[in-house]
Formats: sequence, structure tokens, C-alpha cells
Amino acid sequence: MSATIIDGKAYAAGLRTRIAEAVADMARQGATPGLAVVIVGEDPASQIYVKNKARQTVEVGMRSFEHVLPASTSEAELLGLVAQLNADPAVDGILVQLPLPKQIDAQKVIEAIDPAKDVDGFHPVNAGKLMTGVPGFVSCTPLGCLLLIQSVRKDIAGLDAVVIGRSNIVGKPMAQLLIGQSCTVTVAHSKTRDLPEVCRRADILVAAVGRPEMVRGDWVKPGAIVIDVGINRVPNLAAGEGKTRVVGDVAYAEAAERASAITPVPGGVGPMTIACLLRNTLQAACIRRGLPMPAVDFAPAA
Ligand SMILES: NC(=O)C1=CN([C@@H]2O[C@H](COP(=O)(O)OP(=O)(O)OC[C@H]3O[C@@H](n4cnc5c(N)ncnc54)[C@H](OP(=O)(O)O)[C@@H]3O)[C@@H](O)[C@H]2O)C=CC1
Ligand SMILES: Nc1nc(=O)c2c([nH]1)NC[C@@H]1CN(c3ccc(C(=O)N[C@@H](CCC(=O)O)C(=O)O)cc3)C=[N+]21
Ligand SMILES: [Mg+2]
Repeated sequence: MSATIIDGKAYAAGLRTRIAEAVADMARQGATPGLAVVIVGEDPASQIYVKNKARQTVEVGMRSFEHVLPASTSEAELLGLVAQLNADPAVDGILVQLPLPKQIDAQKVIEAIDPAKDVDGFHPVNAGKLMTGVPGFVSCTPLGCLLLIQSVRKDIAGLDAVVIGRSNIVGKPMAQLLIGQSCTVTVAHSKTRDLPEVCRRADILVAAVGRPEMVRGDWVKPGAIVIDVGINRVPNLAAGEGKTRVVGDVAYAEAAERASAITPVPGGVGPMTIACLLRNTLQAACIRRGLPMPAVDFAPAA
């Protein structure tokens, strides 16, 4: 059996086209959504994301405000900038890039962001809304994963879903979204006993671990939908000394032999994260201006 490759790059491009149309409509009414991104220090893993994001924000017609602060920035300085962005009417969405340097308490910064501008969905108010089924901002990566799952299968109610990883930004909100779709959800983590056996029960397997190619082909239930969130930079021996390439948390070629559908890395979840960030920024801009949120999501597959 040969798996359907879920083309997140193409899906995200389509989503951005619809977002751009909605932004153009808003602009005709004199409103332009704005997204502020704050980067502290130079975490290499964060840089591709930030570069792609700034370009795509401008491409859909939004304003992009970038604040690049030195790694030595104090918590008080960062909190000061967040307060300024909260108060700025041109800023609809605020994203503070994680991880933050050690001297800064990330939780304190997340809680300082106005929940109405929290387009990452990391503020406890938005995390709590997701948990209790109230509309709010949903964390971009899990939202992107759900859209990709629904692009290959509309009705996932009753399916067994296994999420590997329990971080606040990926694993936990992913589990909440799948519960919301009436899946039977298992959340696995570093203390899980017999992870391969747990994974073999999954009709939907989401890997958000940060370990290159940890999920092997024989962990995949035949016919499963496999979503690979991992972004791992590993040495690219074929390309020569010092060269790297990006791989996921899933051994792709092996898993593709058993899965019915699978996301590649790159070109799977990553581009969806950015598209969903822009979608959330559009949502924030509409709510803050009292405008209806245009329908930008694609209908799920049959
Ligand atoms: N494509 C995208 O848009 C995005 C990709 N990412 C990528 O996704 C991955 C996960 O990110 P994030 O959630 O922030 O990572 P975290 O490091 O915050 O969480 C990793 C999770 O994996 C679990 N884990 C670690 N080792 C094992 C193991 N051997 N077996 C089972 N579980 C294990 C941890 O368990 P425990 O809790 O017990 O420590 C933890 O819950 C990373 O590769 C990251 O780069 C992240 C965000 C966006
Ligand atoms: N506040 C905050 N919000 C985040 O959403 C957030 C964050 N901090 N910190 C870092 C992680 C990571 N992340 C990625 C997003 C897109 C790609 C992406 O576009 N990936 C492409 C390119 C990958 C490559 O070529 O290296 C792809 O997978 O095809 C990757 C990683 C968002 N994160
Ligand atoms: Mg983390």
C-alpha cells in the first residue's frame, strides 16, 4: 500500500490565498491587520520560522512589526515591550518567539500578552477556552495538524488518536482538539511504557517529540493517518562537512509503507503553522474591529 502524501505546503498556500482576499476586503474598509513578532536572542531553530513568517505576513497584505532584541534583554524590558504592543491599536496579534533566554520567565511573558491579541493561543485564557470548548485562539501548530487530518478524512469521530508529546504549545492543545472531534485520545510522553505498542493502536498518530525519526514504520497501524510535527536539524552527510538537513520525528519512508496518509518534513505541518498564525491574526483583527470573520478554511475531505 502506498500512502497519500499530505501536501501541507500546498494546503497552506491555498489558505494564505483566501486570507489575502479577506485582508484585501478589510483594506477596502480602511482596516489592515497587523502582526507583531518579538524575537529575543538568536535561537537557530527559530530563525527559519521567523524569516518565512515575516515574508508571508506581508504577502497576504498584513502589516508586520518585527522586534529583534539582544539575548541579554531583561524580563522587565520584554514585559515593557509587550505592554506597548498591547496598547498599540495597529497591532492585532502578538507573537513572542519561544524559547526565550534563561533570565526571562516565559510563562510570565505569555501571561502579559492581551488574550485578545494572543494569536499563538498560549495564554491561559485561550488554553482554558480550548479545554472548555469556548471559541478563542487555538495554538497554530495543532490547528494546522487538525486541518491536514481533515483534508484526508472528514469524520474522525470514534477513531483512536495517539499524540506523542505533552507540551503546552503542541501536544496538549492537539489532544484537546482531537477530543473536540470525538476521537479517543491517548497522550504519550517520555514516561510512557511501551510506546511502540501504544502507537500501534492509533488510527491517527501525531508525533510532536523533537527526536529525529524516532517513530519507526512498525509502530504505525496499517491504514493510519500519520502527522509529523518534528523539526529536527541533523547532519547531511551526503552534502558534505557541516551541512544539515531537516527531518521529522517519524522515519518517513518506513511509515509511508503502512500509513494511509502521511505528512512530509519539510512541507507538511511547518507551513500550516504559519498559515494558521495569519488566520488567527485575521480573526483577531476582525474581532477587535467588530467585523465578521470571513470563511477561509477549506471544507474537509469527503
Ligand atoms: N512544525 C511546526 O510548526 C512546529 C514544530 N515543532 C517541533 O515539534 C517537536 C516538539 O516540539 P515541542 O512540543 O515544543 O517540544 P517539547 O520539548 O516541549 O516537548 C516534547 C515532548 O516529547 C516528549 N518526549 C521526549 N522524548 C520522548 C521519548 N523518547 N518518548 C516519548 N516522548 C518523548 C516529552 O515528554 P516529557 O513531557 O515527559 O518530557 C515532551 O512531552 C520539536 O521537534 C519541535 O521543533 C514545534 C512547534 C511547531
Ligand atoms: N511563540 C512561538 N510560536 C510558534 O509557533 C513557534 C515558536 N514560538 N517557536 C518555534 C516553533 C517552531 N515553529 C515552526 C514554524 C514553522 C516552520 C516551518 O515553516 N517549517 C518549514 C521549513 C522547515 C525547514 O526547511 O527548515 C517546513 O516544515 O516545511 C517550522 C517551525 C513555530 N514555533
Ligand atoms: Mg518547548
